[in-house]
Amino acid sequence: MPLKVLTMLQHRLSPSMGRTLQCPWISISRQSHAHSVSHCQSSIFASNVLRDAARSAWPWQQQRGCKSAASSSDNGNSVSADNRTFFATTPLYYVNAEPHMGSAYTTMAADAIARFQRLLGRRVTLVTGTDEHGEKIAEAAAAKGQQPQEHCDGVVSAFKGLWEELDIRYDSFIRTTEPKHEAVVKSILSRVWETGDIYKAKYEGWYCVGCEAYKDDSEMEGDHACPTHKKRCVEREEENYFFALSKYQNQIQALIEEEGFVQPEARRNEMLGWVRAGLRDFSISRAAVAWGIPIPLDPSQTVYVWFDALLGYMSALLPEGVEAQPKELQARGWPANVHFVGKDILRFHAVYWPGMLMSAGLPIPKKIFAHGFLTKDGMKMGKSLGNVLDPRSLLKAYGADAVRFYFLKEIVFGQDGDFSELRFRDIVNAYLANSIGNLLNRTQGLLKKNCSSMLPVAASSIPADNPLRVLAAEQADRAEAAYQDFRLHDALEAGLAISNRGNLYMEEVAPWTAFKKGSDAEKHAAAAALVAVLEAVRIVALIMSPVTPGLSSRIYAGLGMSPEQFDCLRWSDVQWGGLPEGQSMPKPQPVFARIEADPVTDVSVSAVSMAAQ
Ligand SMILES: Nc1ncnc2c1ncn2[C@@H]1O[C@H](COP(=O)(O)OP(=O)(O)OP(=O)(O)O)[C@@H](O)[C@H]1O
Repeated sequence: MPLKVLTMLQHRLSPSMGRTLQCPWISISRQSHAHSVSHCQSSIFASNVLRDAARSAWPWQQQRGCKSAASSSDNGNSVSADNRTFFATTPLYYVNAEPHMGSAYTTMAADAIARFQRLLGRRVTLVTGTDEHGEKIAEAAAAKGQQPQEHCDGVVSAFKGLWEELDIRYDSFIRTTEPKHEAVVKSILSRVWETGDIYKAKYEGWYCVGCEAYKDDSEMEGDHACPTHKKRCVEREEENYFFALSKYQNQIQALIEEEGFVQPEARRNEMLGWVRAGLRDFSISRAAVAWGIPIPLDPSQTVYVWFDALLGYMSALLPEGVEAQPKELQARGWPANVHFVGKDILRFHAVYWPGMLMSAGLPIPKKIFAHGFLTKDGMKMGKSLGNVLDPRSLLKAYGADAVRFYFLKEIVFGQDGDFSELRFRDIVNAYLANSIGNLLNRTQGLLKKNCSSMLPVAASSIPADNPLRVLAAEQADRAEAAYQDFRLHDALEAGLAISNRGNLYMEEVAPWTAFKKGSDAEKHAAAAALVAVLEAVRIVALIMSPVTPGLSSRIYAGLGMSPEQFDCLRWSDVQWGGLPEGQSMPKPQPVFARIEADPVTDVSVSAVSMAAQ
């Protein structure tokens, strides 16, 4: 989608352009909030600088009258689900163990996409949370000698702490042990019951506690082992309540045949194959599991964790005491624009979940996006297998921006990827420290030395055919389309293409030579080149901000912008022309420190390759 031309970003051409500035052709000192110009022969230039300084805020901020970020605080949760809203979810993670890099992966991706949608001006609701019932959790608690609730509370605080360290900006965190969730589960169960879609029957089969699901022969490896959890399934026979999923065969098949409901395409085909083979009813209660929500009409059984957990997306939206009625839900953004899940739980979301909603007479989510696995030695990293990468050690050593950037750039969202710390360090150094950080730092160094850290011209005055300006416009369009399609790596590559070109541009223009021995006109051109580079870096920072919010805000601060102004940005600010004439930069500070220290993980188990599936 082409970028809209925003008048708020259109600065008038600086009258100082085309004039000859003499040496010291700009000598500007900053006193508190006022700028003064001395030794500059142009009084027109001086008056422009003073006028810009008097405005004291960035032009687009003033026109917007923006006071705070468009985030959860102004979410309101009371708008209808239309194009102005965006409701996305991560899975509700099992609390059988503390979160690992795999749990963080989905959450980082969902957060980046939610941040992009906020930049578009949509009212975003990002839901995350924890799935706390079931046999698997009860077993994990017992292994620690704890009561299930005590165990859950401990693991939930680890999840919340990790999300904070990772800079995740969620709008609602739902725990399936919350009373409001239990009320929603009971109410939806009653609706489904009234539809006549629940019946009691005997079930015999192989059960994987790790997946909390019965497995067909085709879904197990030799000796009835679960391919994901590498553990033998247990043979079970129970009398359970069943949900009549097969009744919705045609509707569910038609839904998955619809282009775009399940993404990526390979996953959609997988689901289609599964559904076309014929849907079977599934059991929605457990007789032998005490740690769960009791079935209202038969408290001797508890609700199956998946029937329970999926409804968490609904209870996350509803305040305590508000009924799960279609009107109430829709008023709060229901249904979800997208559920982000790993491919391990796609079937529950793409098949079971729509069936449950159809039965309850509620709208179906618009999209299910299933990403691939972070693997270790080719196997899915998971809590049950314990072959996990601890995000905390990475965060401690490298910070949130580096971690977010690496995983979202290096692994195509939708495919599998192995982690290698060596590659992690190379990638982060090459792009964040060098391509972006160094470019900003050395440009600001030249600006400080030669222009007293003040922009001699507005970015908008850089000619339309300037190569950086041309590329920035192209890449901003590319990034927007990529974010819309959840191609996060592509959006980041668009930003990096600009910073890489910025480095090349600096070498081509070599402004340091003109500053040293050029004519006034050449010096002027050199100064304008610095402005072009700084403007390009500003655009890179905005493009990358959904993924690297900390780094981007440091870049904006380095360009003289406050955190509040950064929070107020909109995607339309990628338009060239944001940096005004006379903008004063603080003392140049490195925005990203090169990684030099020793590796912090066991690199010997990591491979560099990324296996697409
Ligand atoms: N290795 C992984 N790669 C990518 N995402 C993962 C990975 N492991 C977990 N996730 C994310 O967590 C979701 C599953 O949550 P869950 O709490 O079951 O985690 P888990 O570690 O896979 O647990 P377990 O190993 O016990 O099955 C996945 O659908 C995905 O969103």
